[in-house]
Amino acid sequence: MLKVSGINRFAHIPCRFIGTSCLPTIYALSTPPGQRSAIAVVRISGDHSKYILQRLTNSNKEPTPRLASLRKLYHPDQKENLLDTSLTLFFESPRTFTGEDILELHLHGGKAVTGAVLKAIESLHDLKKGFNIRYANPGEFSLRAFQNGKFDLTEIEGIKELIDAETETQRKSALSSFNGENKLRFLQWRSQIVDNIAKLTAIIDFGEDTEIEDIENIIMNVESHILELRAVIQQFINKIERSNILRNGIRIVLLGPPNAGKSSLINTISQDDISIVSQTPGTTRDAVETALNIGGYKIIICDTAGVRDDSSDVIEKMGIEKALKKSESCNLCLLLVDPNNMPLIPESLKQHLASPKFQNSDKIIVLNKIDTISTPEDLNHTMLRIHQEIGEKIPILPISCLSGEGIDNLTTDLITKFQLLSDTSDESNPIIVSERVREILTNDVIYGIDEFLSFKDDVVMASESLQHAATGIGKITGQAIGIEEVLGVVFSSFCVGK
Ligand SMILES: Nc1nc2c(ncn2[C@@H]2O[C@H](COP(=O)(O)OP(=O)(O)OP(=O)(O)O)[C@@H](O)[C@H]2O)c(=O)[nH]1
Repeated sequence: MLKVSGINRFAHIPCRFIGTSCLPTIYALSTPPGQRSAIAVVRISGDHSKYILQRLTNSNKEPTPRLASLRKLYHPDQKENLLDTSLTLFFESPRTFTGEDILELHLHGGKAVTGAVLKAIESLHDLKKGFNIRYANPGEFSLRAFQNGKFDLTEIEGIKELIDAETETQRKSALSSFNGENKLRFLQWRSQIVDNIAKLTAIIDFGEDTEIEDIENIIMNVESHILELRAVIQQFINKIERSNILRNGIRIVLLGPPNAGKSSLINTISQDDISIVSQTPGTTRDAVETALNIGGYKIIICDTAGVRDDSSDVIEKMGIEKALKKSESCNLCLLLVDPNNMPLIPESLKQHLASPKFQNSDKIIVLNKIDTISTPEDLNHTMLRIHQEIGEKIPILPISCLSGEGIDNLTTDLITKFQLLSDTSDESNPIIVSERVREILTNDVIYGIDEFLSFKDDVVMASESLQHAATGIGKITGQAIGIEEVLGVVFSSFCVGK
């Protein structure tokens, strides 16, 4: 028979639901500061939001929640001092972003208007009268939302990713965190681990009354569940690592002899004059990085010094060395070839292509200036010569930066490559999570599971290792886990008292 002292031992009270009503009312300019703009939004959250509205509008009228209203705003102590005419929106707690009363003031943009309104709100701070009002700290609105149980940490981090998203793929992946897809996933994993801890706890507490064979079966069963879960979590971590490329940008290096058209290619792809194009060979002498958006992917493209064998210029030589080095650590190298050169590829570049350091890089040969090739036969012949010179079959894409021929094909091929590199070619969205989450998954969750697998003959240690993994997931979402919860699961899902 299970002996526990009082059912409320199992009550699970998430520690974050402590409420924020005792905290100061906070306010902040939620649109970029110091800029001229059509509108600027000041957001206020806390118990005194309604008071602030009433004081600024010089009226005791109760605001209708969620109804936009055009109001004149005055300085609270200088009734004639009109500050602005503003759209005001009041949201009543708890159905708000922070869970507190929220007031939004949609002001006319510009330093003077926002400055005057912020000063007026500041003047309402009066501790003696019980009005604790202050400017918000960075992220404090989201912190309040978390403290009031509106979002878990993964959703909060999703909001940050969403705001930081620069491209379409980053936006989509941030949305999957923000929408709670990751939260659901983590909660499922955690509950699976807790279920299995519960089974082990039952053996620890009631093993003496249980047949050895039954105990062995339970342990085997737990082990097989945890092994399956480990594979799923590892797959998720692998996907995060591939998706990380979306946040940091896919690194492309352009390599090739001087005058092959590297700078022209950047300008053609970006449809902008980013790089200097000139007939003078050796115009680009250093590695120059530019961020681009190609097909919704963030790309960091690096224009490099043209590689030639006979350079005697020290600076140029340094530039060439840097170019070759850069190409070793990129995600994709585009090797530009000018069909009018003889040989097509300089000796030093051929050696670089064959070097072991460069073997793992993804490469495409871009045969530029095909407008200078007269017939399809000559084009085929040039492509054959390239493969003969380098001795391996790297894919070749013929283009002309001048006429635009082949650029669409190149772009399509690049996007397919980006999908593969970032693992976004399947139906599921990429996964962008914070570094914090990635670290906890590896250092706590996978670590705890591996410890469990190594201790499986020692039920107590095995159970503690799983507890470590579950606590790790609790850290990710911001939820605490206690032994009460484990006992709660034992109590509710096991008929231990037989
Ligand atoms: N006919 C033709 N000329 C091109 C094409 N692309 C580039 N050029 C010309 O080739 C010359 C060199 O182009 P760049 O883009 O500066 O070449 P680069 O590889 O960046 O040169 P470096 O900076 O010297 O390494 C310029 O005069 C371009 O106008 C093309 O597709 N066809």
